[in-house]
Amino acid sequence: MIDKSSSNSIIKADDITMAYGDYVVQKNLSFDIKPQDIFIIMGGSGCGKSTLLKHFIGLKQPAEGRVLFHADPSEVQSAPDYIDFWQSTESQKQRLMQRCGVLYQSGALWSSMTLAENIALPLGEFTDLSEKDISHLASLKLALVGLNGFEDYYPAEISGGMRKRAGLARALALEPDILFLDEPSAGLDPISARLLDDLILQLRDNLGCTLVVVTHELASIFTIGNNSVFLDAETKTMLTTGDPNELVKHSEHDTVRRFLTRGESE
Ligand SMILES: Nc1ncnc2c1ncn2[C@@H]1O[C@H](COP(=O)(O)OP(=O)(O)OP(=O)(O)O)[C@@H](O)[C@H]1O
Repeated sequence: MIDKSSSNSIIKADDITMAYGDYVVQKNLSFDIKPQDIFIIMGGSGCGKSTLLKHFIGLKQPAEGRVLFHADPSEVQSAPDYIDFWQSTESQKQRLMQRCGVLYQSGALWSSMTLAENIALPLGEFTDLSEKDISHLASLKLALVGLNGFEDYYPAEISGGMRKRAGLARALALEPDILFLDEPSAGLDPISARLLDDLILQLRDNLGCTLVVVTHELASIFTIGNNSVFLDAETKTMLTTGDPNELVKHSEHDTVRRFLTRGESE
C-alpha cells in the first residue's frame, strides 16, 4: 500500500521482490525517492544493488510488487498520479525511459566514436533536431561536465575520470529528470572520485534532477547522499531507508552502523 504522507515522491518501490528464477535476491522492498534526492542504494557485496537498479531502468521485472513513477515530473508536488512501470503500455514505458538517464559502471562509451559523436547518438535517435543543433547540444553537454574542448577526442585518449564525465554528459543528453548511476567512482583514484562527487552535487543543484546511485564508497555515500536504502544479503530484505548521515549515528541496526563505519561501531 502507498503511504499517503509520502505522496510527493518521484519514484516509489512498493513491496518489491526481486528474483532470478526461483532464487530470491531481495523481498519486501518499500521506499520513496523524492524529487532532487541523491538516493543511495547500499549494502554488502552481492546483496542485490545492481539488480535493484535494473528494476528501475526497465531491464528487469519484479517477481512481486511495483515500481511506480510519478506521472508528471513538473507536477510532482500536486495530487499523486503514479504509473506502474511494468503494467504500463509500450509508449508509456518509452516516455518514462526517456525521462531517465543512465551511467553504467564502465561509462559504456562507444570506443570508435568521438565524445561528441557518443553524445549525439541518443539525440539523433530520439529527437528531430538538425545535425547542427545536435552538434551544438553535444558541446553544451560536454561543457556541463567540464569537458569543453574535448568534442573530438576518443574515449581511449582521455582519463578514467574524464570518461565517467563523458558518460554523464551522454546520460544527460535527453535532459532526463532522473539519473541512475551504477558505481560511478569505481576504478577512480580518490581525487577523481571526489571531483565526480562534486559534479554530481552540481548537476543536482543546477539541473534539479533526482539521482539514484549504487555505490559502496563510504566517502561518496556521506558526501552526496541525502537518502538511501540498505539491502541486507543475509535476511534478503532492506533493513532501513533514510539519510546515511543520520543512519550512521542513529540506526537501530548494528549491521547498518557497522557498514557505515567500516565495522568500527560497537
Ligand atoms: N543474471 C543473473 N542470474 C542469476 N543470478 C544473478 C544474476 N545477476 C546477479 N545474480 C545474483 O543476484 C545476487 C545479487 O547480485 P547483484 O549484482 O545485484 O548484487 P550487488 O549488490 O550489485 O553486488 P556487488 O556489490 O558485488 O556488485 C547475487 O547473488 C548474484 O550472484
